[in-house]
Amino acid sequence: MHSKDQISHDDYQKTADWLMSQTKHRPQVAIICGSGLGMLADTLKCQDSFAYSDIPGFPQSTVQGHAGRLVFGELKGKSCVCMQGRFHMYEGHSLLKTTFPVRVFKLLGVETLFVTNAAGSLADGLQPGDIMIIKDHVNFPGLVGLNPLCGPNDDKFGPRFPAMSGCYDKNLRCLAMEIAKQLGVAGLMQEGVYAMVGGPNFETIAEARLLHRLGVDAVGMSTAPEVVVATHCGLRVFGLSLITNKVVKSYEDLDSVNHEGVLEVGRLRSHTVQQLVTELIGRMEINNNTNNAA
Ligand SMILES: O=P(O)(O)O[C@@H]1C[C@H](O)[C@@H](CO)O1
Ligand code: HPA
Repeated sequence: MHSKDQISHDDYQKTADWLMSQTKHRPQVAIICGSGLGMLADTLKCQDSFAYSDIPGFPQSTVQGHAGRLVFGELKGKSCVCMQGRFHMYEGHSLLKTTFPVRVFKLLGVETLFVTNAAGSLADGLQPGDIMIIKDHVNFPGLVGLNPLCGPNDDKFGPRFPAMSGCYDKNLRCLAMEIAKQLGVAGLMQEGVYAMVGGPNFETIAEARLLHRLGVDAVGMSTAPEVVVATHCGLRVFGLSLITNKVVKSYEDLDSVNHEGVLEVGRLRSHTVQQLVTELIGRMEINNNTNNAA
């Protein structure tokens, strides 16, 4: 890692301080919206919103379906901040830049991070339109050293060698399933393993077969670095993948995936994802945040 890629604690703090000077909201929950899922922010009450281009230190969104707005507001009595648009490694951002908002959220006092994404299914039981509760992930870039935690460790955020077992909170996963039953959408939902690949191209058939053999249920191009950084600084994490396509695994299959199709499934399922997230945020317990990274 080059030193120019480093981000100091002060840099995160400056952005957090700027945001706190611009809004009275003090969020307990942060939500990162995946491709086509930006409408999650629309349900927030008493909104204050900021274009990423106006926030000091924030990277810019370059991908269609990622509006590039940070929205603060209330959801079911909880104070939230929502990223309408995330940053991906394939856009050319350093991994520290892609995860910059997560540490800012920690400094704002957030204690729980919701991550959502669009993903392709490798599992026979996951169809387009289904929603996978992320039980665990395989961080392929991370396995070869492309990890936002590489470089000098910032002890104020967390330890040099953080554990990642249990990084997707079990209680929240169980509560989400309970809520899905009550909403009558349990048939769309199951738990599974998400794998992050670098993108931006979708998988070759050989790559898809490899991922399938490795036990991956859904594949996408984000999320894992955010979750690694969140877990490092002690945030509780809940994750959802909206399955937008089946990954092509057969040379006889003439289907092929495209980003417009991914966004379209996002639009079709937006209401259900919104309901699930809203109910879960409403019903989950928030611990008193000691904000020990500040
Ligand atoms: O931000 P997410 O992970 O939801 O976006 C997925 C992966 C690519 O960015 C894009 C492909 O359509 O959607
Ligand atoms: N592969 C990788 N990323 C994705 C896919 C996919 O099939 N669908 C949505 N994001």
